[in-house]
Amino acid sequence: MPRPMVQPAARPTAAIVRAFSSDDEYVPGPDGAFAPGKEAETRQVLFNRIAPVYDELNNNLSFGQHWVWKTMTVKWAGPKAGGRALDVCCGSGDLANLLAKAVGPKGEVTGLDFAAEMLADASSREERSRKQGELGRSAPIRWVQGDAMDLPFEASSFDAATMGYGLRNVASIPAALKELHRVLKPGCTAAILDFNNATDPFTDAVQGFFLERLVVPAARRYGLAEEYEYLRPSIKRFPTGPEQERLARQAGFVTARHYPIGFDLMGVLVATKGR
Ligand SMILES: C/C(=C\Cc1cc(O)c2ccccc2c1O)CCC[C@H](C)CCC[C@H](C)CCCC(C)C
Ligand SMILES: C[S@@+](CC[C@H](N)C(=O)[O-])C[C@H]1O[C@@H](n2cnc3c(N)ncnc32)[C@H](O)[C@@H]1O
Repeated sequence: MPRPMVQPAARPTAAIVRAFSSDDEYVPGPDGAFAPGKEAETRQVLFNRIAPVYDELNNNLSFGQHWVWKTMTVKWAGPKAGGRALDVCCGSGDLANLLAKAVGPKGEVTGLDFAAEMLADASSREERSRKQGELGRSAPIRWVQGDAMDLPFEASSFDAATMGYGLRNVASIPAALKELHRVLKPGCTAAILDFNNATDPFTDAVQGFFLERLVVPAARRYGLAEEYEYLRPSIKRFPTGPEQERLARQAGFVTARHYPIGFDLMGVLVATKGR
């Protein structure tokens, strides 16, 4: 039974809003095709390729710890019961599902991503979880294809926002931070989880060891070594915690704090929009 179509975003944008479910056709919105730039297209291909094994590798390679990091991120975003929450670069939907439980049945959650395969996976996972009663009394989630640098939502639309392992992957970090700031309601918070570009040599060495000796060899068994080899250089060119705080303030956030977590291997940037 196809799910209700998501209404096209009220704000005209190059990105289209598409309804996603495992059994619906992808129906383009009125704005024309979603056409990411060349670099973004390369990343889109990367994430469409890893989508089938993404969750399994995350669970196995982080020894389940990524759920701890994601739970902390959702708490820091400050979702309220009955509120409207957004998960940008939602991928297979982990953070969106945690937000759906946090805002409850009277709330609303939107998961946005530009990779169709990830969104289809997120939608079918949500349906399975609901059938198995794993989502309990949680908000409905709408899955939207769009660009984190050009969000198809009106300004001041959301009470809380998360972004998990997305900021490091977008083509323009300032553009994504500005969009997050724009769509948040005044006084509301975005919590942005990613790897930590650690300045401490020991932490950097541990992170490099895990990525090069554990993660890439494991990914190689799925023919995805190249996709996971991307991780280490992407982390090394990612802004450090203090640099992220500065970028968030430049994007308009009035407060921005970066909290290293997970033995300093990860970090969460918590940024709040002024009233
Ligand atoms: C959920 C995690 C990573 C998501 C992720 C982000 C990306 O940008 C990718 C790009 C390309 C391919 C894959 C990804 C991707 O999966 C974090 C957990 C999964 C990591 C793959 C494993 C990281 C291991 C830690 C460095 C060490 C963990 C030590 C443990 C806590 C003792
Ligand atoms: C590593 S995954 C993170 C998924 C999920 N948030 C999680 O925590 O597991 C990064 C996601 O960001 C998406 N992405 C990268 N650049 C994007 C952009 N400009 N707009 C929307 N999604 C983007 C990718 O398609 C991918 O699904």
